[in-house]
Amino acid sequence: MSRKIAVVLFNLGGPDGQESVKPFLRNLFNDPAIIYAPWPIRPMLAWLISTTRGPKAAREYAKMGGGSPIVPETEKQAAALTSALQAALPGDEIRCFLAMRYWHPFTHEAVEAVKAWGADDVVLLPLYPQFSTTTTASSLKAWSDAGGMEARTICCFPRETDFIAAHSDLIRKAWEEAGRPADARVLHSAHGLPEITIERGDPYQWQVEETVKAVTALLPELGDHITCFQSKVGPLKWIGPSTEDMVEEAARDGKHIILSPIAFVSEHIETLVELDEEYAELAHEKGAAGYTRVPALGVTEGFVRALSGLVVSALDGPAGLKPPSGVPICPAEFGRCPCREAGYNAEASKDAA
Ligand SMILES: C=CC1=C(C)c2cc3[nH]c(cc4nc(cc5[nH]c(cc1n2)c(C)c5CCC(=O)O)C(CCC(=O)O)=C4C)c(C)c3C=C
Ligand SMILES: [Fe+2]
Ligand SMILES: [Fe+2]
Repeated sequence: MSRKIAVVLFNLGGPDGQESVKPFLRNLFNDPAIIYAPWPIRPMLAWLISTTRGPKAAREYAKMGGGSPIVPETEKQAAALTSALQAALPGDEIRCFLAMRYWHPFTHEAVEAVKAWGADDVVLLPLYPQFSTTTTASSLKAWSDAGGMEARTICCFPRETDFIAAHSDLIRKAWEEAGRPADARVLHSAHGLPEITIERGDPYQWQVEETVKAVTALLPELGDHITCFQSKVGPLKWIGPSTEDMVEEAARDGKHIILSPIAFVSEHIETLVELDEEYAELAHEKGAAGYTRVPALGVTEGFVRALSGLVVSALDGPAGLKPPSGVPICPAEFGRCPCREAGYNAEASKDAA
């Protein structure tokens, strides 16, 4: 019998115009997964940070036409995934819904849309390959808080085969198109996090390193790889090394920089402004032999295959898991989570920090 299957794509979201930059930032900094301060301090901080950061952020969004491309880019991924799933599950009716965390279409809007459609089965698919309390867990909690129905939930996929191959193919292609420079250094740049988030047991950094290990294993022709972290915000100490420092170091070492975004699956402000403008300029200024930016995964065939495979295997797995709220690490009930397979231990990560 034909099923109506809803696939919910979670992402961070972004302002859709200049006037929404400040309220978007305010929503972001008012998330207890991002700022660990109690009420009413957190909303006050959120107001303060969004007010002070707003003008600079607005100027950066202005460079991209006023707002963020994250929704249109995610819509393209939703369309490609729908086609792939229709081919994989003929006879079933598939619809993808966008659920953004800090701006429209908000997660609560997605809950209403999925309910109105009358789905028989729901798969929650965070577009974050590496689990973090600040991203995946925050989105799943928003789903629960909005009265989201029980669903099959994909926790994380830092080592998924097609995802890893898609990344390494893009890096190889970028290197080839740059003329196969012999002095290349690949900087795998992920969004950073405050150190305190990792100390509290967040597996994100560990999972980013797992992704990089798997990607580099497929690139024997490129021997020089570094994992680094970008987009630091605020006064806290963030995990490192920073992408900025690694760009400078690679330039000093006379390298041709191949910069690959490793935790962003589509183009948006952090890739189009930070990587394409700020770090490209820095590399040039510091005399790097070259600077080549690897595109984000977007709708590359391998990545869409990875997403479709994840959804199909979630549909084969146990139904009706209630998304957890406020989980410190990948939740145990998601039995296939690599954290569990590898025996990742939040306590051990605290010791190592
Ligand atoms: C892996 C993905 C991401 C993690 C982890 C993450 C953590 C995190 N982010 C901030 C603060 C900001 N992030 C901003 C933009 C932004 N962040 C991600 C992804 C992750 N964030 C994406 C995809 C985007 C782009 C959205 C877009 O509009 O295109 C911003 C806004 C831009 C800016 O002002 O710099 C902020 C602020 C924190 C504090 C944090 C972890 C604690
Ligand atoms: Fe961010
Ligand atoms: Fe997980």
